[in-house]
Amino acid sequence: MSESPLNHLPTPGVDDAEHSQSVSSQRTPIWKKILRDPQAAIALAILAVIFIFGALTPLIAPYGPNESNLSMVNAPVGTEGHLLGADESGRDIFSRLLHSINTAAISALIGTSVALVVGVAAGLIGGYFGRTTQTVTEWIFALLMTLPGVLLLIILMPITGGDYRSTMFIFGFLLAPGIYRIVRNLVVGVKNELYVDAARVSGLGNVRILGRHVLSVVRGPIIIAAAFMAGSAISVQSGLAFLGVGSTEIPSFGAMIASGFRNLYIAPTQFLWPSLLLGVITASLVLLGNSLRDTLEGSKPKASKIGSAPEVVEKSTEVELEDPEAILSVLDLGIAYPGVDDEVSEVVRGVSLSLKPREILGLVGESGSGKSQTAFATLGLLPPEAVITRGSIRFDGQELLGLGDKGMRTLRGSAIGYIPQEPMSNLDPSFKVGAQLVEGLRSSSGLSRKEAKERTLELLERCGIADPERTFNAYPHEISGGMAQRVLIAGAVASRPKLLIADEPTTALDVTVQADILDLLRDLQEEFGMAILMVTHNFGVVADICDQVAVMKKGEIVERGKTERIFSDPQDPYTRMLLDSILDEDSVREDAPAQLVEGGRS
Ligand SMILES: Nc1ncnc2c1ncn2[C@@H]1O[C@H](COP(=O)(O)OP(=O)(O)OP(=O)(O)O)[C@@H](O)[C@H]1O
Repeated sequence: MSESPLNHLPTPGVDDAEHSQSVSSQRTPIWKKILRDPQAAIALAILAVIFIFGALTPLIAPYGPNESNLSMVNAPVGTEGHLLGADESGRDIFSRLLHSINTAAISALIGTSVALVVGVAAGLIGGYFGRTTQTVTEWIFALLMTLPGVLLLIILMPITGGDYRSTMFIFGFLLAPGIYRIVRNLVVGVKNELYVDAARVSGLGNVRILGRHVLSVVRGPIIIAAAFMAGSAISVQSGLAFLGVGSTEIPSFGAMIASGFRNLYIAPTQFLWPSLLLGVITASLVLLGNSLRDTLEGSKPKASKIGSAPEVVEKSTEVELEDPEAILSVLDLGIAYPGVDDEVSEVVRGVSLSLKPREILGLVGESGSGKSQTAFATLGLLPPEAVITRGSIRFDGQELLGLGDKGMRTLRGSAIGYIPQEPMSNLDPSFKVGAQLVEGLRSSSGLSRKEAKERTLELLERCGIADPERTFNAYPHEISGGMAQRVLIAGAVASRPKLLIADEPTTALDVTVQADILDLLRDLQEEFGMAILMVTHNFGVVADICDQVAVMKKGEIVERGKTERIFSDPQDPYTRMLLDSILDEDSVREDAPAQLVEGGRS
């Protein structure tokens, strides 16, 4: 039966709109996500308390940072008027600590801001614009990276005049290459995405595209890096002050630690307070950075692919019994992905299927209904972030969930064959077609090279390739899409699998070729006695080739049955809606579409 492109199912816009609405309404603001992490919340609370004390310095510090009282030299903790004592010059330690907090805050602010402004701007420009711009920015930042960080800051002291703010300004440039690299790599990754192309085509200028589409991608990594850079700026400023580099007038943790160090045996607490505060601030920033990384980049739940024992989160109450005759039994399968809140949401919910030997089951449903996920779970090819939440997949009496990667590899390509949707992208352009088939056949069958070549040529001929020798010696770009699909079918059936999983095998092909490919699959199925799980969104394919149909909607099977029954007497409203949407070629509408009528009237 030939197939009409009109048979393709619609993807109801209403559902999409509802879906995107529900997704956006679920989206939690970043700050809420961060605060939900106890580590981030504690680190932020500690930093907030410390820096609020710093901001209140003019109100709560009893003395100026350099105000000294020689009668109070090395005064111990608790001395009247000097809560934490006084240092070797008789300066109040509590007041100096408060002023030092502000020095640290300003250092972090200047160093981080300069690094962010320079690094982000250069990263966006270097990543987004052409090769020349990229080469120039790359060269400049490579040069910056070769500069000897802290040493350079010391050498430049005569220029900065010992002012820590100027030093931190320069330090910001030294931190910038780290940010530049992050941003540039992210920009290179997104600039060729289709949505960026679409924005370009829709007339958006480069600045708008960079601001709207690209900057949003780099926001998370920048926030994370900022936390670490703030810690580093504070440490470097303190380190320089400890070494005595810079103005001695500026109160800072480093200068206080140096002074406390000198009096370590006389008054050990002088060393303790600034060290403790500096340690708490930098540790909090590091912990905050780590939490931000988890929150913004997603500490995804561990993948539970076939191969690792899946964690059964929930067990359906309606678990069906396995059909003893079935070659494939999927029972109560659940597959989930981490969502925007890192809470997993199921995209396949309690799917049960069963497929007897020599039977063709069409798994049908609109885009996003979970057909491919169900098929990939059976092949053990779910992406790493997928979580199998429940269920079982039994093939030929063997449980596949928990089988392990090695176990699945021995089944894939031998007992279970797979035909992908995009034939061209499944052939490696660097190798000849024949070499790719021979390699697959030899690894699954252990045939010698010569035997594998003979068998491959036979299979190519069997799969309708007119000149097998020529195709065998061709590179993928030298053959058509239809031929490429025949090549992949030859590869998939080479080991005479018991089960063939075909994921939309005709969707990418020309309409004239689609029917031939389906005929070929039907012939091969009969000849080799395979069962076929046919993933499709096309009822034309179902009618053409399938014995049984399972209809999927939003991750669930809503109806199952023999193909004739599903077509003649669909029970579920969704199945009826899908079938109604197939345009009956005998009753092609003759009236003008509504828009045209309205357009004509206006
Ligand atoms: N890596 C992933 N991360 C998050 N969600 C995913 C991922 N892969 C698939 N999904 C979601 O799983 C759902 C089912 O996808 P699946 O590919 O199985 O749909 P489908 O019915 O095969 O549709 P199509 O015919 O368009 O491929 C979709 O909502 C999809 O967004």
